[in-house]
Amino acid sequence: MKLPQLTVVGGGQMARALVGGMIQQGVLDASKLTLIAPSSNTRQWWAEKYPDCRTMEGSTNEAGESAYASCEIVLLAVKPHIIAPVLSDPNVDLGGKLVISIAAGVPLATITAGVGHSRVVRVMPNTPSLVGEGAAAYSTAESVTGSDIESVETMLGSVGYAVQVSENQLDAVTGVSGSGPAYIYLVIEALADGGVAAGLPRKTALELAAQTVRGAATMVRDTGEHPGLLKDNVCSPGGTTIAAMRVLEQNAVRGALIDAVNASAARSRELAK
Ligand SMILES: NC(=O)C1=CN([C@@H]2O[C@H](COP(=O)(O)OP(=O)(O)OC[C@H]3O[C@@H](n4cnc5c(N)ncnc54)[C@H](OP(=O)(O)O)[C@@H]3O)[C@@H](O)[C@H]2O)C=CC1
Ligand SMILES: O=C(O)[C@@H]1CCC=N1
Repeated sequence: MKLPQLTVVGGGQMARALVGGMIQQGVLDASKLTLIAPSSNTRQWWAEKYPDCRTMEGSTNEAGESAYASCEIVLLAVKPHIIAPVLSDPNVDLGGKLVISIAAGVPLATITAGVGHSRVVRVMPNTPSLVGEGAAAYSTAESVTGSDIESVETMLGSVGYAVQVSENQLDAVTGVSGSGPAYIYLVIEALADGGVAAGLPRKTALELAAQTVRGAATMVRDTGEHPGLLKDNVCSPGGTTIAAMRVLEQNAVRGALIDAVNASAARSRELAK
């Protein structure tokens, strides 16, 4: 399935990953994309990367054309506090459009009130969408149709894993997979630092660390085994890994990750206020 005309509000990190991923995966033609961003630097980035797309500074251009007139789907990819100002712009009429928001913490009720209808989907994606390895969850408001869900599944499914959840689970999703890539980048960087400390060249250490994280993730997904069992299989009796595991447990790495997920989820709940 190819996506219809899409207008994206905001052209930052997450739009680049999600929309860029969809174009790369072939479900969206750049010629069907209108991208709104206030700064000329951002518009220039999109125009250079995807010459067929249309970029606009705001909801209308100098010729009086609306960014929304010909689109069927609108993706809101601005920071949470920019959602309200965007939706209260008198030039923004989203009647008859499927509206998708990726703003952390912003409830469906806020968006449906702002757009004036409830054909609205709230999504929590993540940046590995850019390379087709995203993890996203979404929740729908009342007027979303089966064919709208197909469009959302096409968008998110083309760039990775997608699952429908109830809205009250989206803060937890933010804690695990929305913010999650940042925790794992930190882990990869730290593993590489450890490799350098133990005598490896930086490039070799980084490649080994990144591939190890990818391999471990693929083992969990492809074997279906419990991660605890997969961990036990690496720990030879009296060996190297169990010596390392003891250090990780003494430093409460498990508790730190649990607290990190909860801190992100709590912040997402705060953003709703
Ligand atoms: N980054 C991530 O990993 C994830 C982010 N999200 C969510 O995605 C959303 C965007 O985050 P992110 O991409 O990181 O943020 P960025 O700051 O990178 O991008 C925000 C974009 O919004 C644009 N913008 C600001 N004001 C307006 C406006 N009035 N009208 C149109 N566009 C505007 C900015 O334009 P300009 O560049 O011209 O200033 C910028 O391109 C957030 O709500 C966040 O919660 C969700 C999941 C993961
Ligand atoms: O840090 C943030 O607020 C956004 C939402 C999830 C990931 N990045």
